[in-house]
Amino acid sequence: MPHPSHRHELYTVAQVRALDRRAIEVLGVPGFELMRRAAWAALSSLRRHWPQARRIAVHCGPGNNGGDGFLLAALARESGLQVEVLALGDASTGDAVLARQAWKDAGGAARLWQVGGALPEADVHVDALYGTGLRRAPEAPAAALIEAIHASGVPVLALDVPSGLDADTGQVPGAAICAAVTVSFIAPKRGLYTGHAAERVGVLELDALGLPDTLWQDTSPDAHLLTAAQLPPRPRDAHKGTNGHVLAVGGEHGMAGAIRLCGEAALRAGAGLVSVATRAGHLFALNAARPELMAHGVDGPQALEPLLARASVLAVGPGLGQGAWSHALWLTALDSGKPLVLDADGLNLLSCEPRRFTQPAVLTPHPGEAARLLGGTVAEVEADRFAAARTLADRHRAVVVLKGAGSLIAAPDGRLDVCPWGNPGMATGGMGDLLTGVIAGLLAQGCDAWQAACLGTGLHARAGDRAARLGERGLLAGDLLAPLRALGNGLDE
Ligand SMILES: NC(=O)C1=CN([C@@H]2O[C@H](COP(=O)(O)OP(=O)(O)OC[C@H]3O[C@@H](n4cnc5c(N)ncnc54)[C@H](O)[C@@H]3O)[C@@H](O)[C@H]2O)[C@@H](O)CC1
Ligand SMILES: [K+]
Repeated sequence: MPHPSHRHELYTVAQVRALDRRAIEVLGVPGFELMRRAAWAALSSLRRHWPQARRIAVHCGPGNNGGDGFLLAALARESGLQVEVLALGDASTGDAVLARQAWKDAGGAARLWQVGGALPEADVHVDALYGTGLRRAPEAPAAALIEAIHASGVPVLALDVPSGLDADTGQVPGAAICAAVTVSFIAPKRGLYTGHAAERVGVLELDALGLPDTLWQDTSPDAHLLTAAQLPPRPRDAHKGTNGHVLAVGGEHGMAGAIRLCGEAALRAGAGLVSVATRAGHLFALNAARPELMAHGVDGPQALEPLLARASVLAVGPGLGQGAWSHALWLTALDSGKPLVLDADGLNLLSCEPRRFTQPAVLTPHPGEAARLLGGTVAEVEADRFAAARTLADRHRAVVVLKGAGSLIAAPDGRLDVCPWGNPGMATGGMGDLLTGVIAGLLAQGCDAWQAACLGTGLHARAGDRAARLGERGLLAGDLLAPLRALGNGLDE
């Protein structure tokens, strides 16, 4: 098990590799001993998840990840399992050579993988092809093996990292293993929690290989997993004036839904009052649907000014559009100096007129909006979500929530949290409008920008997970409103 105090700390691949070296050089634990511990941890995970398994196939790459595989094969065979090993070329490191020899000494044979060859019959495939040493797409023979494993339909236990997944960024530059279970060693690598990791990692187990706490003492984690957080309980003598006043600005012609969802979410997150500034044509529908929202038709900045004066926090962008009306409201809202959350067209307008915020600000881009803000492509954003989120936070002096599986929350000072919750049912219209409203509602109740962005992202994802119990595929943004209310003061563990 990982040491409890390090459970929520995430590291870059370079940091984990430095920790490996430190364990060997400073603590004096030989690399081969670490490999043996890794193999034990993997075997115990295999036994726990597949107690009925009788035959396993272990796929070993050329490096130390393959070494873990050879040692696991030897241990598994000793414990009575039928084991076949498929090797991808020769062992390339000293410890991997020793591990391969240990497997041979145990009477095992290693068949060399030939493209087009048959896979061994197995109840479980063990993926020991590549770990943290992979920095590019697997080459053709490895890619063919990964595809064959995938096509077999047999569940996969991945050692350390599903092969082909970049453990630093969560990206898959080419073929990649889809594991049912991944058992990862020494310290949590940040790329196992964001981007394409969700599709590849399966159940993630961590094992610190029995290394002591002193190993981590000089390494500050690159990021953290979002943890449970609570708002302070609401005082019994609270009145609506003590819980802030959100003004949601948006809803160009034909886009009333976005601003309504945003406003409702701010109410469900506990804002005392929520006003909406939108096109006059939407007022009837908004009032009928949600009378608690104070909807105002505004035809330009002058009509917005008095609403801005009464608001404590702004949510700018849902359904805002990018025309003259939209731009005039956007500019007036930003120049008011009020704390704000900026989303959707609010971000698209920002990409045309970049600024550094002087008021507390939260930006909530999806990768497309982040790419426009950075002047690059979605692929560039996704290639390193951590760097993209940090660059935006620094450039705009704002807290940035980079949405997508494993949403990242980055602060201008470099802090970065990763949201481990949420589900693919949430990849649907209106979810972003809801997130904007929740974060604005929390800002209105006194959270600072970082707290509001972290707690809001967590609440939104957890509400999505609760709502998905009734069905993931057909999940609607509006379905999250009731669970948001039920989550109340925050996230329990
Ligand atoms: N002493 C240590 O450092 C420990 C390492 N451990 C294991 O060792 C792994 C890291 O081992 P390595 O640094 O040897 O790296 P890997 O075993 O992850 O892979 C490196 C090998 O793969 C080749 N390679 C990389 N990318 C390729 C590509 N795209 N196509 C084809 N070949 C490619 C490299 O040339 C090298 O031979 C960890 O993930 C972990 O599983 C564990 O045994 C625990 C201790
Ligand atoms: K692997």
